[in-house]
Amino acid sequence: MEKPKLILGDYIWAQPFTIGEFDIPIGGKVVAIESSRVKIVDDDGNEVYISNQQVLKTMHISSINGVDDMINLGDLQEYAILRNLHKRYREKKIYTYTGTMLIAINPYELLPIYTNAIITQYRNKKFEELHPHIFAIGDNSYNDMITTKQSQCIVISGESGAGKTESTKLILQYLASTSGQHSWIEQQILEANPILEAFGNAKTVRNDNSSRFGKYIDVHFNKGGYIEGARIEQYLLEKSRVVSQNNGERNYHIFYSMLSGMSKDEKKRLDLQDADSYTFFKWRKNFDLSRKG
Ligand SMILES: Nc1ncnc2c1ncn2[C@@H]1O[C@H](COP(=O)(O)OP(=O)(O)OP(=O)(O)O)[C@@H](O)[C@H]1O
Repeated sequence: MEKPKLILGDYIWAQPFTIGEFDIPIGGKVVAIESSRVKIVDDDGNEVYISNQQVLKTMHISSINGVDDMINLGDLQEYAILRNLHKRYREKKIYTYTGTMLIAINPYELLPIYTNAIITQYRNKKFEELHPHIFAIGDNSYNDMITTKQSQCIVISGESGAGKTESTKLILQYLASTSGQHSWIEQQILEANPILEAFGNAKTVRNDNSSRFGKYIDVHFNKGGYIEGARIEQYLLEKSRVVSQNNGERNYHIFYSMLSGMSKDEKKRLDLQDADSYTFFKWRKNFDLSRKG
């Protein structure tokens, strides 16, 4: 490929300095040009020298500015996709579309984007009308169900700690709020979560509240579009955790909650001993009864 003629201020893609399995081309802005190399400011704000041989091509305007929907990226390579997600994440834009798919990046902080006002904002909107959001996925499914009278399915996937459980709760929150009639059923669906999590979630090295089971949630709506009920199916619970955990991990939350939350009398009635007598909690350093994580 012919090397581009660069001028100051251009954005370029350049070969990474090492060629390992996870090394990808880097993007940056040209701030100095010399005969055999150029200086760029990379996405982390570092100034680095790139040899002329490393320069791959100038960056497409869509990558420079970033896009809400990655279908619109001019450079449709893995590195452009990752840079777009990274750039948006830095701007606290954790959601990005790829067509009708939503990519969510775990912010590990509470962002002010899940309020009732924002739920209302996303109601009955097309994807392209507002910035990407998990509520748009809930809204789209709900509206498709109402208009086509067909069941809809939302698949949430990702590695441990990616944010699947939180995303599920947010979609349920949206559906509960959007289906109108605020009855006890919606409330019950939302409130079932802490109980399920007590029995099926535990601290792992990757996630303080890791779901150790798969979950299929069926939400039933009546003809008027109101929630009438729900069914939660669980599968593949990691049973071995009850008797042994890897270092730095814990047993299911329920054991800690019971031992720390029950009164002496209640524990006596259930024949429960003090925490120290249980070998199933053998890593004492993980056994902080007052904390969930
Ligand atoms: N949208 C979000 N906003 C703020 N924090 C989040 C968000 N999503 C996830 N988190 C944080 O990340 C943690 C891990 O997320 P979550 O439990 O949803 O991951 P997961 O994909 O379900 O993991 P696992 O497969 O281990 O169950 C949450 O406890 C929460 O602190």
